[in-house]
Amino acid sequence: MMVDFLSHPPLLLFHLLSLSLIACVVLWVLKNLTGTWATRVANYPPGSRGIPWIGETLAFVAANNGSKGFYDFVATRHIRYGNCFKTSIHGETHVFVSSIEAAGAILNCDSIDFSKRYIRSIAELLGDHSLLCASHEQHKLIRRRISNLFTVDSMASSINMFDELTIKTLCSWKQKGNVVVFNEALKATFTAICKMVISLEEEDKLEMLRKDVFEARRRIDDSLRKIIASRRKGLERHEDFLQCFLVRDESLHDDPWTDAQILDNILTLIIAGQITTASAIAWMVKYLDENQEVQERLRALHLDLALKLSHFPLGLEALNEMPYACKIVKESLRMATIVSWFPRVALKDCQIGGFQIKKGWIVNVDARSIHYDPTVYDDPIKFNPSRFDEDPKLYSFLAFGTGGRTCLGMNLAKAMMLVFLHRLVITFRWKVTDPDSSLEKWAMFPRLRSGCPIHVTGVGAECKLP
Ligand code: HEM
Repeated sequence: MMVDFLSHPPLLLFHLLSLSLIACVVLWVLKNLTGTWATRVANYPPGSRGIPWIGETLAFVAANNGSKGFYDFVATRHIRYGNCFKTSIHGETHVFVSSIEAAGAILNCDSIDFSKRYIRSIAELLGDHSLLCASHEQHKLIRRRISNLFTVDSMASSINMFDELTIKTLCSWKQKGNVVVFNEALKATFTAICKMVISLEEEDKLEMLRKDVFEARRRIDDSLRKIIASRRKGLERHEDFLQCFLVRDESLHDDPWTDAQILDNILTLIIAGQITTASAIAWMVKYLDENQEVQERLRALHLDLALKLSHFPLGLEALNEMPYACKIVKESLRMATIVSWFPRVALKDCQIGGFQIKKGWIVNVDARSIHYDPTVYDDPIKFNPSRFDEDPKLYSFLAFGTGGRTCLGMNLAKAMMLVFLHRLVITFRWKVTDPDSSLEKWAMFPRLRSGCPIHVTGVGAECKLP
């Protein structure tokens, strides 16, 4: 018997819905089958595309919410699929690669096959003129302009200034006894970078800026614009980055920067430098607590060095006397891998590590996997600064990236870590009071949720305030 659907609208609707559902399922199965077939034929990287439209976004979000941090999402897939795999997050195809050859190839050919990928929220925070978000040509100009400012002289005065700041910080620890390293280091790195870039010294203004950095771009714009205006009128003059941004850089033959360009790049330097360095310091303190023999060896070396160093505050030449501390800094950066992966967009179809990559895919160089690869680093989970007695293999140490996007603050960050380490070991012994290694949820960089709380006891050397 034929059913007259037209005379039964609910029945018609039911059948139409059922048919659409079946069609969706068939299409999905076909798409996956052809996808798998295409993957085999074209040799795309292995990996799951997850469920239709959503991909593996939910698993990525869950990892961000978990105690092991967002990297856990990558780590589990790295174990499952190997050195190159693909996934789909927020509607985009992401490929993760973790061989040193692929890292070198991708990071050294910025603009030819790959270009830097930035996250929209970062662009909103830093602004379109930021070095991190500018187009390739613009990036080259901005980068040269900023890198010209990291001179030997500016580094030397920044080290002096950071030493004074560190001593002040550590002196305050004497009264407190218990401190959270990340919070203390964040204040110190933020203050140092603000002094270097805009000569901001007043505690209340620094505190206000620090609170606004991630939350109130409008308020930050207002305060920075006031500072820029006062400099343009000649009401103030300082030896800092801002003063250099205000004049034309003769060596580059480019136009003087607008207020917007100056503002976005000042903010970029402040944001790129403070949390990264503060997290690295907190991890280093934790690793040294877990490795007492390394800590004691370092302390012995540095108590001797402190007797020899007649000049105060510490300068560039003093840092050259700290080879073992340098290795501790490197080993801490390897193990912490503050920037876990570096995203790039494929500008055309290409091959990476024998796999086919399609134009538009986001290829992430997985620095953390490289840092923990047992074929690259012997016993990688062991904190062993002496592994850096020899230079690491090319592209195997990626704490600051490599190629045209290498960290501009690399030497400054290493210097701040060294100064902090020197003053810390000659002033205190410490005990981490909360050994929990859980990571902060949704943090931009992997950092300890506890912030690394410690209890300090003096080792006898006196804190000298300038
Ligand atoms: C331990 C601390 C730090 C770590 C681990 C670190 C790591 C990195 C890494 C891995 C990159 C390259 C990302 C990529 O290729 O996609 C980078 C870029 C950058 N870093 Fe750092 N950084 C640190 C401290 C600093 C400091 C102190 C400053 C400045 C005050 C700074 C300024 C920058 C800038 C401006 C860039 C962008 C360079 C460009 O795109 O041309 N960083 N950083």
